[in-house]
Amino acid sequence: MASNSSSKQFTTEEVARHNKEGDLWITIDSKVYDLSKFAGLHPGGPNVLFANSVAGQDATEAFFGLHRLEVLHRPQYARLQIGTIQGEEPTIKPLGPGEASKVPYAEATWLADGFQSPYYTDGHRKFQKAVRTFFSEVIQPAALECEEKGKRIPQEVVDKMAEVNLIAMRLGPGKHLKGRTLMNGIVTPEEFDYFHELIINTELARFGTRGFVDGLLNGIVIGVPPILNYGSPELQARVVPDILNGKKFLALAISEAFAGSDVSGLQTTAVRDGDFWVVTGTKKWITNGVFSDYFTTGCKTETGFTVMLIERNDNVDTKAIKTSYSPTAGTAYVTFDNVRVPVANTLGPVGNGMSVILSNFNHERWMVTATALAAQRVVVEECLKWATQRMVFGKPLSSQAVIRAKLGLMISRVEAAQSWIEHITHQMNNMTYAETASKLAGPIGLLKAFVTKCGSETATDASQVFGGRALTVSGMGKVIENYHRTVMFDAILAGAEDVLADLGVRQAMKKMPPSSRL
Ligand code: HEM
Repeated sequence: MASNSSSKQFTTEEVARHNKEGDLWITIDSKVYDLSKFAGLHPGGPNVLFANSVAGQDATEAFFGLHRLEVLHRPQYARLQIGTIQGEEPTIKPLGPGEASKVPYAEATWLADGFQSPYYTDGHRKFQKAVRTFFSEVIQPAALECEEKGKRIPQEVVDKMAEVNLIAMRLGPGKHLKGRTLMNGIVTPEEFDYFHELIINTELARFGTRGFVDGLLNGIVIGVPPILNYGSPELQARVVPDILNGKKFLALAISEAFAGSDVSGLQTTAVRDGDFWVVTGTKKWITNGVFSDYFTTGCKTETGFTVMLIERNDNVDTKAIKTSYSPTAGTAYVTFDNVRVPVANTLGPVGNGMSVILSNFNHERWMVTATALAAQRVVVEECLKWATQRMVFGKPLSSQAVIRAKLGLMISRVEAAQSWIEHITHQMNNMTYAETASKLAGPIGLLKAFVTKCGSETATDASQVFGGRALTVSGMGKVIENYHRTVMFDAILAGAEDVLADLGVRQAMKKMPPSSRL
């Protein structure tokens, strides 16, 4: 990053002499930058750099009131550094790969110094470090680029994910992990539990790139379980390995313009013709659909709702839908035009597809809740940093009680949700599938509704804290802008907030003991 010349030492008096157009130095965090040529190219204009308080001076405070630290680490700007101030050491550093943030509440408390947790073992801690390192080295650069440019996840990133079996791990614990080496052997398939998966879901949502969270093969996470649970052994052997090894992509295709969560209103129809189904209809809001090879599809059949695996062919057409998050998610409108699907691709009982779809809802909702919460925690960290470094009327923003009040609420919301999701994750680890289905559908629905409601409140509060900066796609408030723009995806996908809160209450009502009276 710093060139040889950056090891030169200067006195503050020496720096102060370079204070005019054509000969302009400044100091940021004890690092001396030569901006003589750059001033004319500075995106904020040259004049601001010639101000008396900036030219030849320590401009640390002014700089961090206007730019993110990452600006100084971009290669084209890092090379402007020519040395350091004699006898001083830089104090501001980005996190190293795998490192946990020391900003209070920036990490779940199990990662904070001195805090205990009943849930996580040393194995989970090692796993978390390895996953964070992998994500910061391999995924983060792709996440930032894809989010901005709207490109799908690059194949080389998918290949690296497949190498450590990250795609398979995202489906949770289970027999699909058998024989696989997970994260270079840090955890065995038998040890892998829902806390490991929670760690992955947390790490993948930390870049302020909501579209990419779904672009990171969420279609597979929600669409492959029906094949694993209901597909014939032959079908599984034919399609699952390629998917988990990153060679093929899959989307879950249930919702339609005619009917979202109201499955009975679906109009995509499959009609039997010998050993084939002939499928005609359309699907809308299909995450990853643009680049998927397979579609786990809900169809109306003579005796009810049936789920089947449809392979892309000339009669399957996908068109990108413009949404308010990045096209990197590959959200599609899918058209099936007399597509011939082998009857052997049927998933579960004909006419009872509802049970096939329902079987994966808890896991999907828990996953979305985990990523939604992780993104919300990043917002808390951004706000704490900004409130500390932003100076207003000569004092940090955090000296305003109204700002502290917002921070208090934001922190409370993520901490409450964290405890709740860890508690539910612990139940998932210890309950049978049947117990999970009967006991956790309600709590997971309520938890998701709670987290997304909190998310909307935090998005509003964070925007107030950042002001106009929360409205621009790049620069200081870019994470807040992305979060505020996309927070409703968490509130709608995998079950709308109000519907899930209601589900939680209805489940509770079903379990009211007849013996109870006030
Ligand atoms: C090494 C020194 C500097 C570099 C490399 C640099 C680079 C940049 C870049 C890349 C931007 C575009 C916005 C962003 O990406 O955040 C920007 C904007 C800006 N810069 Fe600098 N800058 C430097 C120093 C300064 C200093 C010392 C000031 C002091 C006043 C300043 C004032 C501004 C202003 C006012 C903007 C516009 C901010 C906005 O639109 O919100 N810059 N700078």
